[in-house]
Amino acid sequence: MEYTREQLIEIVSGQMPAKRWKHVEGVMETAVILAERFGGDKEKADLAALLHDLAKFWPVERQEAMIRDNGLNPELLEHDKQLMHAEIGAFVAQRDYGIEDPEVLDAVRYHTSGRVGMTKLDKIVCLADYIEPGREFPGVERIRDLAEHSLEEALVAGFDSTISFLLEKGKVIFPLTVLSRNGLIQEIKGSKQ
Ligand SMILES: Nc1ncnc2c1ncn2[C@@H]1O[C@H](COP(=O)(O)OP(=O)(O)O)[C@@H](O)[C@H]1O
Repeated sequence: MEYTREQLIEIVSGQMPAKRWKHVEGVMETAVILAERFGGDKEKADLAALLHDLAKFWPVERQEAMIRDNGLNPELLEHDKQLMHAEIGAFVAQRDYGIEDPEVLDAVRYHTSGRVGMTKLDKIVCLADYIEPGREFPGVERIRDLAEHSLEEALVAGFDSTISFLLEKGKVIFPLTVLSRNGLIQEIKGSKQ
């Protein structure tokens, strides 16, 4: 089943409170700006941003069942519950909404954790999620400033803020985020040599 963008907006916005939908709109807008700025695909950025939080407000039990019943990454069951919605979003977008583009699906799948070897689209969606206009957290202005000239530097600052927050709270850090951050730092070093 193929859906139009308007239909997808209706489907996705219907699965979350109005405040979170406003966040999604902010991520869509920001992802398109970043795609323009850094030579990414604007249409894919818009679509991945539209879909990225589709499962965010599903009850945790539903998310856990979705992971178990469909053979999705079982590691997610052992980590912060907030990580599951990204993988589920990609799965549902493909199975139920007919999204086949692997780049879009991966950008949804890795928007919270990041991954090693992030694509430009992965970076755009992940960064847009950190800096959309509705976001307010300590350090967001610095990330916005860095995003004026470097996707990678801004994203490292974003991951650093998440990692610092988790350290401060004594929480477990999903290891892929540390690997993503390290990978981006290597990438930045490589580009400066
Ligand atoms: N790498 C990670 N390891 C562990 N928990 C994480 C990680 N990334 C995000 N989280 C948890 O998920 C929460 C929300 O992350 P995020 O997807 O950015 O959600 P939101 O869009 O609601 O801010 C964080 O506050 C944190 O508790």
